[in-house]
Amino acid sequence: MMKILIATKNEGKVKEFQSMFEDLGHEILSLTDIEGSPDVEETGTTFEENAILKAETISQQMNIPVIADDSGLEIDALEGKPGVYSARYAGLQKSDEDNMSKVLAELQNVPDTQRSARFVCALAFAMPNKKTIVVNGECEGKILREKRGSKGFGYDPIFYVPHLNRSMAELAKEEKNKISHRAVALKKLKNLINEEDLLWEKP
Ligand SMILES: O=c1[nH]c(=O)c2ncn([C@@H]3O[C@H](COP(=O)(O)OP(=O)(O)OP(=O)(O)O)[C@@H](O)[C@H]3O)c2[nH]1
Ligand SMILES: [Mg+2]
Repeated sequence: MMKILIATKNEGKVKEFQSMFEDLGHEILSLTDIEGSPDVEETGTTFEENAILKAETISQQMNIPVIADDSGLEIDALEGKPGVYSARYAGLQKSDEDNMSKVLAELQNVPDTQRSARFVCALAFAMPNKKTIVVNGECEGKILREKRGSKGFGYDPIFYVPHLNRSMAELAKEEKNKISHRAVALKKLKNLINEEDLLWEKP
């Protein structure tokens, strides 16, 4: 069987990539499947920089093609925060609950008309000895006043999708995977590359 490696340790992302690549019938692996895989430090100041850093580090180390995802939530009333710091907004211990509580507290006095936000995703596809390809995707919404729904991951329970009249965590995975920032970016990447370029086989 052929494999596709996603350079992430985030189980929520892995599940979504598995679902979005289902049609191709290949096995999706992540860094949690690879013993001793490093934590790549996210020292970039943009989603693109961090996605490239993660993809190129792992691709060079393993000498195989790799996709990395750097993503997060941009809230207009907070001047774009938590942004690239979305995963560690409430501190390095990284709990989705703590991150959501922090955002809800900061937006407590912000009226409904000023709660606009978007999820942003940068995907980098790094191949040995080739130029890295980077694409972006966004998904517009609003920050709710309390959590709604239990699907998805991260900030999904407090992210309202106006045209579907539900929170991201209330959407079935097939629905989220049609409209999400990650889905938009992956569609662009799939249009830019040959499926074969993604695949590798264990020697
Ligand atoms: O509600 C959400 N729905 C999403 O669809 C989504 N996508 C990203 N995020 C948030 O942004 C951080 C990414 O940070 P991030 O790209 O550094 O990933 P990560 O550190 O979790 O894993 P890795 O891929 O770096 O290993 C994540 O932890 C989440 O808090 C999301 N929240
Ligand atoms: Mg990370």
